[in-house]
Amino acid sequence: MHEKCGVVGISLSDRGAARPLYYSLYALQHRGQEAAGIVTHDGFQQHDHVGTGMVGDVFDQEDLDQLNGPNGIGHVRYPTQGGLGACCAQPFSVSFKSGSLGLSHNGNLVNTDEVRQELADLGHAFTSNGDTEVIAHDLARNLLEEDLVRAVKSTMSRIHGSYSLTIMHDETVLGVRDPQGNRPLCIGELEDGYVIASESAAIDTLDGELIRDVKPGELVVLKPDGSGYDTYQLVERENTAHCFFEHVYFARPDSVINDELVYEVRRNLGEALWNESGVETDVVMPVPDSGRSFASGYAEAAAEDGADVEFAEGLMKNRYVGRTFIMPTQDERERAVRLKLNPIKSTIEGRSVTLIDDSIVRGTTSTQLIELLRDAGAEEVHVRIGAPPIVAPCYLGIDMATREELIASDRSVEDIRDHVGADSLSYLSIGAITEALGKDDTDLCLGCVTGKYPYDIEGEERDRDVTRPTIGSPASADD
Ligand SMILES: O=P(O)(O)OC[C@H]1O[C@H](OP(=O)(O)OP(=O)(O)O)[C@H](O)[C@@H]1O
Ligand SMILES: NC(=O)CC[C@H](N)C(=O)O
Repeated sequence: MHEKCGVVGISLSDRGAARPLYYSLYALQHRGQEAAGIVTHDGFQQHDHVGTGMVGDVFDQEDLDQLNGPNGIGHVRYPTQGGLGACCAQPFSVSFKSGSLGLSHNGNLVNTDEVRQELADLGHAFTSNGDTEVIAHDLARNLLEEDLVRAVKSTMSRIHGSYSLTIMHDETVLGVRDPQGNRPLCIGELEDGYVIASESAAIDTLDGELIRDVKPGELVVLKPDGSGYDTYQLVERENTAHCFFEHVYFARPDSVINDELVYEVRRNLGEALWNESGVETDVVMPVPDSGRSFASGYAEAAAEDGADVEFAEGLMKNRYVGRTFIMPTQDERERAVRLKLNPIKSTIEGRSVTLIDDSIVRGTTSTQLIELLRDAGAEEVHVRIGAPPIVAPCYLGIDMATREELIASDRSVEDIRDHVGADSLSYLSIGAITEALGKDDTDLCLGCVTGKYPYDIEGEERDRDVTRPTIGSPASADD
């Protein structure tokens, strides 16, 4: 499981925000399973409850009962900076002279150390080495001298990297998306209020209506009485850097991002995969869960072309096993794949199989599954992948940390085929991705498949003219 984080913020007219926040965190659970938390404000004071584990483990009835107030924010976390455990569970809270602040972050800053050092020199004390704490302290400092909108703008002019944030300042809930819109964030309307969330599936869960995506560089301020919201375009950039992997893997298929249903995007990618490298076998089967929409698009396109292929489920997933990706050792990761997926022999035995998945990262899943399918009697196993080879790390919030871990960083496709033991292996082209997303490559972050990034990252090449802010003294919001 590759994870990141999920954020949410809610303002309601006349009921507590805790339960709707709890439900929406459940809807975003796939984005982070390491920790969860909620912060609310009742008009007088802030209440918070954060802990490690899945949403269902972190909150009980009593916890939700004490989270009073119609305004609040929530978070599900997979750590990228600042360590594991309760220390760094979010929303991250700070109280300061002019009020209280809670902050939920999805993304990853690439200039954390510079900003932290400067704040430390100014007297701020930090409890972790994470990026979220740095954003919270910077904002709290700006709020001592500036109004809310200018304070957010000042912080945005100093931090560099990816961030979709929900923020609770006293009783006001805000949403902010980084100027290049790397991570998703959207606004929705409820019967009695408004919600800001990483994915629209969270809005659906609350019976709300998606209004639109928060624009890159935009600040959304919800009215604390749930009656509406104001928006401020704080930073404008010519190009965006949406993470293509959100559409390919992370987001739920039932979420809408950039006005497109993720399920349909994945089916289109499956169709493109058939057009680019289709192979006629007895059966086409997905690697569940994320391979499913690709496989259905692929099989439908194959059928339209008159290919005689059957679409079938050949691997059953044990829904109680997750997170193969963060098992500490390779041995444990391999065991977990076997625990997670079990073959249905009758659809496999004596047949040629095309196995469809969204991605190969370390290669653990494909290697294990091909062996499993051969043990179950598959005569041939062809692998088709709905993304290009992942050749470089993600610095913007995904747990694909080093080149050494990535099977494609120093191997050709033929070497990978040999390594995973497939009869044939093809990946989707970058062109098919940009086409399916309806974007130029200058509007996407393709860093993990090109090795060139739309952010200024130390030691890496850039794919555009972008520089990190020079940190020296707190910037002014006037510029
Ligand atoms: O090459 P690897 O390092 O093994 O990683 C790639 C695998 O990880 C993901 O699956 P995940 O375990 O998240 O299951 P899901 O598709 O059900 O989310 C992805 O869909 C691949 O199957
Ligand atoms: N996965 C994420 O989006 C992580 C958010 C933040 N960088 C943290 O480590 O907590």
